[in-house]
Amino acid sequence: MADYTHLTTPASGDTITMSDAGLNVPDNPIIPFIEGDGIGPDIWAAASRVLDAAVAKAYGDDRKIEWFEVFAGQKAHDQFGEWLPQDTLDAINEHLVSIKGPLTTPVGGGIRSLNVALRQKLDLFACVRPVRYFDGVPSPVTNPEKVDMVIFRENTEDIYAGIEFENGTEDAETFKRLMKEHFPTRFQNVRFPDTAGFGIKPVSQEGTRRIVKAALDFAVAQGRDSVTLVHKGNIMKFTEGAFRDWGYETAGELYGAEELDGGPWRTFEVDGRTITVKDVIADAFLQQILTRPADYGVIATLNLNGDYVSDALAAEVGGIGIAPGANINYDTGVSIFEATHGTAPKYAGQDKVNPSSVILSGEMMFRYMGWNEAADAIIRAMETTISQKRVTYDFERLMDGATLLKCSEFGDALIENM
Ligand SMILES: NC(=O)C1=CN([C@@H]2O[C@H](COP(=O)(O)OP(=O)(O)OC[C@H]3O[C@@H](n4cnc5c(N)ncnc54)[C@H](OP(=O)(O)O)[C@@H]3O)[C@@H](O)[C@H]2O)C=CC1
Ligand SMILES: O=C(O)CCC(=O)C(=O)O
Ligand SMILES: [Mg+2]
Repeated sequence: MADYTHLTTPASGDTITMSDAGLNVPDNPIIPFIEGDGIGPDIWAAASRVLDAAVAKAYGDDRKIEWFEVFAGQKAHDQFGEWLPQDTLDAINEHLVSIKGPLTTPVGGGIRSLNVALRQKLDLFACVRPVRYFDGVPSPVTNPEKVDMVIFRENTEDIYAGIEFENGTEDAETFKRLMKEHFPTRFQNVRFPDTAGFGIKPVSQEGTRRIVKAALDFAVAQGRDSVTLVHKGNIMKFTEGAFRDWGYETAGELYGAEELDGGPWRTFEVDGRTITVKDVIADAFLQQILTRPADYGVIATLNLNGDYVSDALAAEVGGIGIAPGANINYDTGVSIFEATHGTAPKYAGQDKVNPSSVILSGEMMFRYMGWNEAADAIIRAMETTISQKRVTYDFERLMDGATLLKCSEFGDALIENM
């Protein structure tokens, strides 16, 4: 058991463990949670009640979550003088399954993203974001029901690795000097070297393989018929282009995928089904998800593309108020479930925003734990409540005849409809 400086493990409850066969989940698992900044406390208050109610609905007294609060962001800083205490990392590592609210990242100076730091420090290489439509949700597109995708976003590499040199610093000067000396031709391509900042984008074969494997495994297990590699490899040939090439190779090596009509697309058979592995350049993808979303199912992409694509796809099915996600290392089992959206600071403390993203992240968490009955209870409640047009402001402002609910009231409505 981890030796915490500030935290005390709940007195009751058992630890989830990992074996070769997967997760071993006790009936009363200890699950660490981070409440989050901004709207975090509003949505967590509603979501935790809904998650507990779903477990009670599905299993009565036989199962119960022992919530274990761990700290990051403002709350951690206020209490312990640290933004991301080691205790928090240790607790998540030890208990394997966790859930969090959003954490603030200042733009420009100050701390780098705590969200990204959590993913990198725990090596949670897969950011998994399903995007599906709930009947009745207002959408800016004509056929939102055609959007049914699951994004597998690489979570540890790309420009999110944080290798940047700020213009005017000694580091930037050293970097420029080295570049000029060793790569003079490429240095000439820097348009305004005196005032440029620089960023480095590492993309590796191992990093690509593991995210593409996760996407392929998911497509196979969930009966999907395609995996699309989304990249900007025509411009960034040795990072995004390599991602594409290694992605195809991975499909060949792991599933025997063979080139279709001379490639680069490939196909393979599983249980009498054909799965197509294809690729699309990111800008074309962003228009095709509007014009023909049904062409896409499972998406494997790099970190920055995945960030943009997540919010764009979420908008098609009602916005980031209803966009769940997970950060997972499939080898260690360590996972943090979290909404796609951020802290929405202008709404903090107003009991106003939509808690669905974190509730549906909890639904994903239950499926990851094998608690499918509790997950199903959440989906049923969500479908019923939305069909009753009892919704938070984000949907109400676009829906005719809807009843406006507060964040907490929407949680109550879900519980009532379970
Ligand atoms: N994983 C994480 O913890 C993430 C953290 N962040 C951080 O969050 C902070 C704020 O980022 P920002 O760019 O404003 O993005 P946000 O996602 O926080 O908010 C942008 C807009 O999205 C809508 N929105 C967000 N959450 C909800 C919700 N639960 N229900 C309904 N609508 C919602 C609101 O739209 P409207 O104004 O139309 O009502 C809001 O103004 C930054 O510090 C950023 O770094 C950002 C993304 C992820
Ligand atoms: O960490 C952040 O502040 C932003 C992260 C983000 O936008 C995302 O993961 O989608
Ligand atoms: Mg984002």
